[in-house]
Amino acid sequence: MSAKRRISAALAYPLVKRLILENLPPHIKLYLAGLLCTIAGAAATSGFAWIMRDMINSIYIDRNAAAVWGISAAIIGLSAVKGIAAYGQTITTGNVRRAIVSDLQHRQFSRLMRLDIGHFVNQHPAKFISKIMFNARAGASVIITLTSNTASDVLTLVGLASVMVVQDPTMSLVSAAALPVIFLSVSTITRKIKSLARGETELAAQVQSIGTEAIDGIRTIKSFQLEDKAIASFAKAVRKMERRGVQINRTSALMSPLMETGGGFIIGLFLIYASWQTLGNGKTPGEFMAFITAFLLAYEPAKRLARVNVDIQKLMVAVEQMYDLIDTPEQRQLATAGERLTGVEGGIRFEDVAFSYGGNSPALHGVSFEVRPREKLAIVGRSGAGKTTIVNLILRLMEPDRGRIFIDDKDIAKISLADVRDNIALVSQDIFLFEGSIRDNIRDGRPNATDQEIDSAAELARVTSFASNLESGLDTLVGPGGANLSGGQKQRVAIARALLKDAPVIVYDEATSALDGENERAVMEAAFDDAFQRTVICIAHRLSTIKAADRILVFDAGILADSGTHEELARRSEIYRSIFHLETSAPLVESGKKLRQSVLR
Ligand SMILES: Nc1ncnc2c1ncn2[C@@H]1O[C@H](COP(=O)(O)OP(=O)(O)OP(=O)(O)O)[C@@H](O)[C@H]1O
Repeated sequence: MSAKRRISAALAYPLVKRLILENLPPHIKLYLAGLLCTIAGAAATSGFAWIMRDMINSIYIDRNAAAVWGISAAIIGLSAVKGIAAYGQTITTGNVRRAIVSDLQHRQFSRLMRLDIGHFVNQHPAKFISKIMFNARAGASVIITLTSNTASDVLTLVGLASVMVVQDPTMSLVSAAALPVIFLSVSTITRKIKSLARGETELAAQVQSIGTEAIDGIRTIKSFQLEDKAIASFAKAVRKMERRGVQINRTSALMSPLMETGGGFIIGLFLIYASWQTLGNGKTPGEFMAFITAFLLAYEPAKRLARVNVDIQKLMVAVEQMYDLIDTPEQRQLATAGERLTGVEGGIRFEDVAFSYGGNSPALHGVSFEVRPREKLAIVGRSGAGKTTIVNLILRLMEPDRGRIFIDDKDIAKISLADVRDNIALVSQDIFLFEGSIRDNIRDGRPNATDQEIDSAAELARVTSFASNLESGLDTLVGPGGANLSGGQKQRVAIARALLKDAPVIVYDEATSALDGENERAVMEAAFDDAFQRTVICIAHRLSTIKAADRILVFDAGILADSGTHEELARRSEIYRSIFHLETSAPLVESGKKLRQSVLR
């Protein structure tokens, strides 16, 4: 999170105000019910202190046994009110808190989903989720602490202070004089805690991401016997967080000696004063007891109020991070803003496109090429050559640093994001399936597709060939993230989803890497068939797929090194030959289309 967005204590107030005003009103009825309980509870607590005077005076001075019945009844009544009020407050506050937490989690996740893909680069997914969960809870705690717990403490304190003032104004003034000293010391502690708390959420997110990473990679870890390394790096992160927690705890614990000594000092002072007043100035023991009861009852809420700022400051660090996310603008252009794209033929053109992920070397250096409508194009290159970056740019997942990209003759930077993505179907390297049935996942390609259309996409992508052996066919559940399917089966479902989308351009980014030869041939045959009236851009490593393309682009270290048919490239491109380990003298006779038929059949 950027340093300039870190807010000072002075700026925390508008953020607190925003937090409360944005999140409390939707739950105002429940909140007000809770507030009523709070008022009742505070009144009952003050009533206790008040009743002390009559109780002591009736028993010890007036020796009036009959009055005790009334006082006992009042105590039972006040206790019942206090208990019922506490019950009501716990229920209402708990419900408001939970509702706010889920609102804030929802808001953060919605914004995250709409952010430019650049925000996800070099970040572990678990970090985002951990922060979203933690920050939402922190936001709700700030709201509840300030509007409910603190309100309850303030009301109780006001009630008890009134009892104290009525009983003994002079001593009330003496007690009040100690307050500034306590608050001053508390604010020093608060500042220290805030600076410590800054790193705490970051450390918690780190623990989460190291843990998730290890679980994700459990097969690799086991096969390389790296369990000890994984455990050590998790333990290191956990220890770091523990140390930070200990520091925070030690600092905030300083509050207790401060408050206890301050409180003890006032009680001691009061005892001296009270004995002098009772013995010399005719004050009744009842008045003395009422004051001391009010003081002792006020002590806990006062202690909580003194440290409320400490707690709030700790939580505000997370709230700042939450608003950093919520306030991050959505992808540079709103999904629906921009020119509309209609009747797309499916031509793609790159003009001098450069892009860098921010590292030392750009991923693409001024690349230009054109794909004709309905052309079947393959892109090849060594690992890291920039092939996936091309796909990301076509889909406008990222914006080029320089140059322009056109669909037909329209600059995609000016077209609405929704229209760009409506016209391109992607089968990505990393297959993503939602938990649900195979059919549901295919339907995501085009939600209004008929069952018949889904069946034919499944047939073309060779999903039917494995699904028909499953008990529930296409209605078989794929499990979380598609965990019930094999890598190749997942790829086939993803291909069916892309085919169903029926977009004029379809992009396969290593989409058949997990398929066996027979299934790959069948899937690519369908894609490269001239009858398949789509522009096809295919990043592949298998020569059989590549040979069948109309044209092949060869990328090397972010540069378009060559382009042509398989025969042309095999004859003249050193890079192409080296990628596929081709001999210069290899017989290169067939044309692309003939090859397509012979290779694929
Ligand atoms: N998220 C990222 N953050 C930083 N650099 C990246 C990121 N993704 C890719 N790169 C860099 O950009 C360059 C091009 O990457 P790209 O993924 O486009 O290559 P590729 O040709 O698709 O590779 P592969 O065949 O291995 O998938 C590489 O040097 C890579 O290190």
